[in-house]
Amino acid sequence: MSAATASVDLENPTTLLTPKNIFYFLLIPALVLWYAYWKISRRHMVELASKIPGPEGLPLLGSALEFVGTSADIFKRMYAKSFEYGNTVKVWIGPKLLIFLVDPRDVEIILSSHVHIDKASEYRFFQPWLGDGLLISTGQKWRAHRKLIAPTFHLNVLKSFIDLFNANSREVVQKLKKEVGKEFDCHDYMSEATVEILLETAMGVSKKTQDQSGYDYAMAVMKMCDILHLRHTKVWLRPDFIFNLTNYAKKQEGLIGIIHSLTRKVIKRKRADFEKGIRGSTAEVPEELKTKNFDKNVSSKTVVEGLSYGQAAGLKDDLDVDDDVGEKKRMAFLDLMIEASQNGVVINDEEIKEQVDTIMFEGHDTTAAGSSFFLSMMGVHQDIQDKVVQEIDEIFGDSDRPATFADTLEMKYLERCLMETLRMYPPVPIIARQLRQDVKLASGDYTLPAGATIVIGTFKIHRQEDVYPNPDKFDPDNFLPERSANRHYYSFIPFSAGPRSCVGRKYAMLKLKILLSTILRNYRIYSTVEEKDFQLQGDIILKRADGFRIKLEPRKRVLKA
Ligand code: HEM
Repeated sequence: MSAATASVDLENPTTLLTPKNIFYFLLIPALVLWYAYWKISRRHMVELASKIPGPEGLPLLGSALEFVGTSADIFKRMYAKSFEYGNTVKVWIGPKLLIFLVDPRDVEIILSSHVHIDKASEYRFFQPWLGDGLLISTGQKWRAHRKLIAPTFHLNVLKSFIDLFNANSREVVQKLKKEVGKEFDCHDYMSEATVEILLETAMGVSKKTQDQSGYDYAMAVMKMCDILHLRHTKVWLRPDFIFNLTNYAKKQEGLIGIIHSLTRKVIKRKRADFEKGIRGSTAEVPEELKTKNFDKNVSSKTVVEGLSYGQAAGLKDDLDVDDDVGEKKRMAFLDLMIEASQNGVVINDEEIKEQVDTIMFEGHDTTAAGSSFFLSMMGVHQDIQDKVVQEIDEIFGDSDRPATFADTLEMKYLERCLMETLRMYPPVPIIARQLRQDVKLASGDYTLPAGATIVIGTFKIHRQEDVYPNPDKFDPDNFLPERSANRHYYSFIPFSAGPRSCVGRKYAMLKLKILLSTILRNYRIYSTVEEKDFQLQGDIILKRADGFRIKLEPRKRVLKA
């Protein structure tokens, strides 16, 4: 445009009213109005937040820069910072308000509530993978599906998995043979084993039909978690329109392809079995591993030394229904999903896929981390390993027989070690909820404002000095009945608690006891890394950034394949 034309345009006001100019004339007041509305709508939240201690951060950015670096760095920094303020800390990340809670009385208010059940918005990054499965869904859909799924992890169903837990644990022992004498990362083995066990138990399909896909699946899940973690910590990767332009989005698509191809295959196979009238798992167990040949004394006991499957016996949830009453026939997870979908009312095909993806993820990565930390702890604390081994030897003597349900109730010291592992290294180090209404805290004169994201810091709760004297010391005696008797129930929550507690809690505890005792019946574990040198990485799942490095030596003999 020439200078002459421009001056003519300015002299003629009607030429200013081009559609483009009108758009900008309207946009500016609209933005101003929107900003004013946004400020006013947040006034209540900002006001209540200002009364809660915590860093003020930079204008606009808040404390976003604290989340720069590797995940091991961020985890270390955040944990160190958590000591600078009290038990309730607010942090602004840009316009987002996070409030960290560690006082068990406050945690109880949130977790025991049937109202504060909405997951934080960060869980939406799971959506392309887990859809609207149990972990992230909310409201009526979550309630209906939870009611359907929780009974499929009832103790009566779990007892029917024991033979498969034994058979798979022995396979792990065989696979580990090739690592004897070398330092190696046990996490890959634990991860592959947990995927295979889930396929054969909750999904009821034989892994023999699954070729390489169990291992590929486990590796794809791990890489997916890395991408999701990046989106949690790198603010600029949060908006979908930016993320979708990056290479991570392409990588994510490929990984989800691998993951969904396994879940689709599993559902297809199960549906085919269902149509042929086949119910229950199709995985076979050799006769010598069938516990009915050994378990003469089938116990219905559920509480051992004040503990009930990973939590204080006093902390009841929907998994504890009818535990010790009768032997009502219940169905395993995928059998029940397929049956319930027959009329399409309770659950449809897409929803089954979302639930299968959810159970496969939640059931596998958490348990793989828990078992890998346990083995690391045994390697580091040789004296404690001696005691676990002594208990196991007292139970099994020289016999090769499989572990029965009754045996798992005798593994009291092993259970304490497992609980202590979950205390110091909770596989899910934080839980986050979105508040829809204000909540008054019990620990102090603070009110959590609606709109805030509440972060329950399990890792930090488990290391409170006033609850666990010497909290950084691995001490299984923390779970002696006399020590835990007076402890607040919500001061130990590796499986969360309340209506949205982990549905796989009992499954995980039973499986871990059989898997870990089988490994310890066969191998002595060593660690060349001291506990103080573990580099913790607090991703979605807590891991060791330095790898779960251990060394094995055969104990008396390695079991025959
Ligand atoms: C050591 C092993 C495990 C640990 C430490 C663990 C921990 C947890 C935690 C802390 C939550 C709450 C997460 C949140 O609110 O963000 C959770 C939820 C869940 N877990 Fe686990 N879990 C374990 C094993 C399992 C297993 C074996 C399964 C299934 C076979 C499972 C299935 C689920 C499901 C479906 C949910 C969502 C429940 C709901 O929101 O209603 N978990 N788990």
